[in-house]
Amino acid sequence: MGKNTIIAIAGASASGKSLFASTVYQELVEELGDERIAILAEDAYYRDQSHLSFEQRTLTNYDHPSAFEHKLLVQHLKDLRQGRSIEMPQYSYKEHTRLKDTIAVQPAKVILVEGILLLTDPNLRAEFDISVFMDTPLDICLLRRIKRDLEERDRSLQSVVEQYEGSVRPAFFDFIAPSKQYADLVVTRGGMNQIAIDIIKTKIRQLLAE
Ligand SMILES: Nc1ncnc2c1ncn2[C@@H]1O[C@H](COP(=O)(O)OP(=O)(O)O)[C@@H](O)[C@H]1O
Ligand SMILES: Nc1ccn([C@@H]2O[C@H](COP(=O)(O)O)[C@@H](O)[C@H]2O)c(=O)n1
Repeated sequence: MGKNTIIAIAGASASGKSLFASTVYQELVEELGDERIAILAEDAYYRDQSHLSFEQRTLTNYDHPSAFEHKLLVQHLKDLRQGRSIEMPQYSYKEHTRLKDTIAVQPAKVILVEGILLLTDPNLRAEFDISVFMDTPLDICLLRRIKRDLEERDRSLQSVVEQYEGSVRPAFFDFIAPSKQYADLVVTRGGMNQIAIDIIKTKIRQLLAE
């Protein structure tokens, strides 16, 4: 395989990273019908906590860099770059730990990876060829997070509010917002910004044609 490209998509929780990355991925796979694009999530690299009780797991700060096994993500990105397939962990937000099964990801010419703290870690940044920051206003992120966490992550309104005040909002100002300086592209409005999606797709088409 020739040179491959890793594209990072970072930004606040519920800023639209996952929707943006999956839309770029799906639309290109539909159009090109090939397997030269792969997609990874930083959240899959939350540390395994199966040795802890559920109660203990609810006390973890999931917005602090220590919650992630970034070393494994760096290794997996290097593996994919060098043409080796990886076993990506799978994560349960309901159980607050990894699932037993992993997902095999084959090496690809273009690799998309999305996550809140991707641009905060110099070892990860060294792996990225293109970095995107989703710059969605924090009040919009909060509204989207409340809806999503209640509908999809088995949370109560009270737990979302407490977690938001205790760790999500502080981590945005301590870690995520300062990492915007490392982005090549800043995307406003969230995961449905079709102009930004089209710009990244055009770049990827260009890379695949090389
Ligand atoms: N531009 C948008 N307009 C409306 N809803 C959006 C938009 N972008 C994202 N969403 C919704 O907001 C929620 C959070 O988006 P998601 O992509 O999961 O965020 P992230 O991966 O950054 O946490 C999802 O339910 C998603 O469908
Ligand atoms: N067990 C967990 C693990 C993570 N979170 C929250 O998820 C957010 C990151 O995922 P996004 O899709 O929102 O980017 C992060 O802000 C954590 O607070 C959680 O609540 N529980």
